[in-house]
Amino acid sequence: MSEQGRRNDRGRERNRGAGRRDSEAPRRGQAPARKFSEATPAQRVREADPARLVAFEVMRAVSKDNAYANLVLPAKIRQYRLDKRDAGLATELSYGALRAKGSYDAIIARCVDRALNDVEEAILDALRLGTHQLLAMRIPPHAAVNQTVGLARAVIGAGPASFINAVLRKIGTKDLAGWFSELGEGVEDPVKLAALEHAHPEWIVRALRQALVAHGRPVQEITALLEADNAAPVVNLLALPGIGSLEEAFAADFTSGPLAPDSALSSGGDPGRLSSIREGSVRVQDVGSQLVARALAEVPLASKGSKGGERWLDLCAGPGGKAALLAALASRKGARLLANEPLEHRAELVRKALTAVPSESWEVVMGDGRAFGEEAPESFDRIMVDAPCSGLGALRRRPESRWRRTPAEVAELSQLQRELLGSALKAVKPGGVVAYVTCSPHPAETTAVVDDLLYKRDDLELLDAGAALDVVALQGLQAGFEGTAQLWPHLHQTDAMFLALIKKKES
Ligand SMILES: C[S@@+](CC[C@H](N)C(=O)[O-])C[C@H]1O[C@@H](n2cnc3c(N)ncnc32)[C@H](O)[C@@H]1O
Repeated sequence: MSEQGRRNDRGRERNRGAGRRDSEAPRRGQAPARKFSEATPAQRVREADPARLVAFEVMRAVSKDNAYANLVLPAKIRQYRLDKRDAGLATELSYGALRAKGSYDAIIARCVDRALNDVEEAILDALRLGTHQLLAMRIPPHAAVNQTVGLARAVIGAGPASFINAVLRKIGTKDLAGWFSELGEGVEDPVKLAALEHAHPEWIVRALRQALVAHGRPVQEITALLEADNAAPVVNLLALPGIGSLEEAFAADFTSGPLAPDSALSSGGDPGRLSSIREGSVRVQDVGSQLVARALAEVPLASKGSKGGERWLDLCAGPGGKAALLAALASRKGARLLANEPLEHRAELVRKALTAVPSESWEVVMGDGRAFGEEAPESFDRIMVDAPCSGLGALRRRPESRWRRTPAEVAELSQLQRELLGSALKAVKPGGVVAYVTCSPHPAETTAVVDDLLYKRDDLELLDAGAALDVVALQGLQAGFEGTAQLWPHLHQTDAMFLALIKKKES
């Protein structure tokens, strides 16, 4: 056995006990027997660095309560009154460790003497936090280890803290590249290697590769795409056309958005401090979302608008991002938007999103979009189907989501997507247009849904979605391929929005 191997074994001996579940401890996924937060919040703050404490609590909420980091983090930052610097550190720590969970777990697994399933989840979360500091941040190794151990002592206990100390010291013996080369030894499959090095589940890497090819992109772009998923997204703003102004945003640190009209962007800063955001006349919205909504609003129609102007429908409207833009555009064109959302709390969000738009231009209803076609056949000139989807195009914004999603969900969603699109195509007037949109580039949710439908029907025509996007964008996007369009984080710095524009032929 090599000296390194002997050293590791001695380390394993030392590690035995502290992090191990005893027979009464729950399995992973069950409520932990140890109440790791027995100390009062004030005690915990005294003993642990506040930014790391916030990051740890965010990670615990994600692992234990299935929470969303982007919702928990701002609340925790407020609760612990973190200043700007600590808030930034807490964000980097929690988002970074959550995003890279799969890769960090593979590294941690090499440094503990048992299956990761047998390590208490709170201990694992602390190890992931420490690993991120050691391998991906410019924090001196002794500080990364000491701060994590201090945190663990304050919130989990002395025994686990010494276990964490020993494991982190082993992890710190190599840098990230060193770990990847050890873990990747003998692995030939490029998908497995990309999954490890860019911290994505393998099935998602496969799906993204297929998606690139399905949209005429070279498969080699996968590296840039995976890297873009791991980068912090810029904040995009939209001034509702004819309603909002970006003056205030420009006076802060926002700059004019290069791709979409009435848009602004910033890589830092808190948009919540702008009064125009609080009033709702300016909204935080990904530029890809803005562009697909505008493309539907501007595409020429052959349908005859009703007497009171065109009727527009947003079939899946919650929480109301696209509905707000569509309603503002409808208001300028003398059209009217019906926004549908089946879930009460999300329908309420849609109403809130629409408050800045004159109320005669919109109405919110609650219903199952699948029933719309039967209930209101041939009634609408333009319909947005922004279907529930896996969200694989918005991984930048939700650090934990890639590890939660499953291929089975995609199959389930694609059935719902087909039904919603089918219903919309019944509800659209002859000559009218349906926009089918997902914030996922997964072929099972995008091209397969559209192709299957077009194959079966001869009363439908696929319009050129790439050209429609170029009409509304401020510069050529080159997003179209064989009729549909796909935006990409690595090319357009937007979420990976898919757009198909389907016209119902006039009989
Ligand atoms: C991708 S989100 C829409 C995002 C929205 N268009 C926006 O820009 O803010 C999909 C929405 O569809 C809703 N939904 C789920 N099942 C539905 C159904 N059967 N009919 C209509 N909407 C549904 C979800 O509740 C969710 O709010």
